[in-house]
Amino acid sequence: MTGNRIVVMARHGESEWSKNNVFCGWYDSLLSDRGMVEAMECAELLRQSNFKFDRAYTSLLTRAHQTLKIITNQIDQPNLPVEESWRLNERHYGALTGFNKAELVNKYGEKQVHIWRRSFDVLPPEMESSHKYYKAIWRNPKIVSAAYASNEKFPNTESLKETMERVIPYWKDYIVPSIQSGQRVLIVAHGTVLRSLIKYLDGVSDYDICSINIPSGIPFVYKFGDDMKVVSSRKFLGDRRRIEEGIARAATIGTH
Ligand SMILES: O=C(O)[C@@H](CO)OP(=O)(O)O
Repeated sequence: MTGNRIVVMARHGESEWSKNNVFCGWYDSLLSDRGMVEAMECAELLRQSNFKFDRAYTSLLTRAHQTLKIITNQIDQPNLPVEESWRLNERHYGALTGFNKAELVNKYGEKQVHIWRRSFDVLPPEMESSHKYYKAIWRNPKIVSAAYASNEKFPNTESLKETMERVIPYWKDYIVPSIQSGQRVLIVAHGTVLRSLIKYLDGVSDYDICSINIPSGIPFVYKFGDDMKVVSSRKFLGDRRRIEEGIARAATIGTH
């Protein structure tokens, strides 16, 4: 039988820093009040469609955990096994972390800020150790222990390209075996992580990926055949108007 392997993905709800229009990346911002509501709405869509899971995958960042917790409570699976990895963290936004997006548009122009946000391979400047948020990131115990446990050098900036280079091996080595063993998988992650998976799974070009934006808190579904070929791609759940508004919101830079 083919087409019976279902994976649900969702971006976390709005964070405090997204609400304030600030580049967030690896900074561990919490969900805003609106983000909590978005996570509830995400959970409700899954509950209405009777989704149940065997395993969830997420990042080390609290905004993703908060979203996942709200979902698992709402679908009556509070003890769902959860795997977390730094490889599912949001892209590291380098020296842009903590800066207001509208202010950077005023300083560098909309085109440059769009390139930093959505291009495939243009890196933001690196975050130096003197950066205001360097210590805050490196004081996150989860990031510190993941760095100790890994032999790799952790990034100080990433574009979508570098993010894909850590996300896709994790997909292949950890998530695919779980799907192939028959587990129903939920992934709660971040905009650039989900764009990485979409680019890889749907074969999106380096150019076309620049215009793909992921709404917060709206689940979407992939179906795979037994050979892990995509049978049905990126089907968002819920109301069409809300989905379109969410995508437009993820694309736009706020004005404040
Ligand atoms: O700041 C960030 O980490 C991301 C997601 O909130 O922002 P953007 O949508 O601009 O990539």
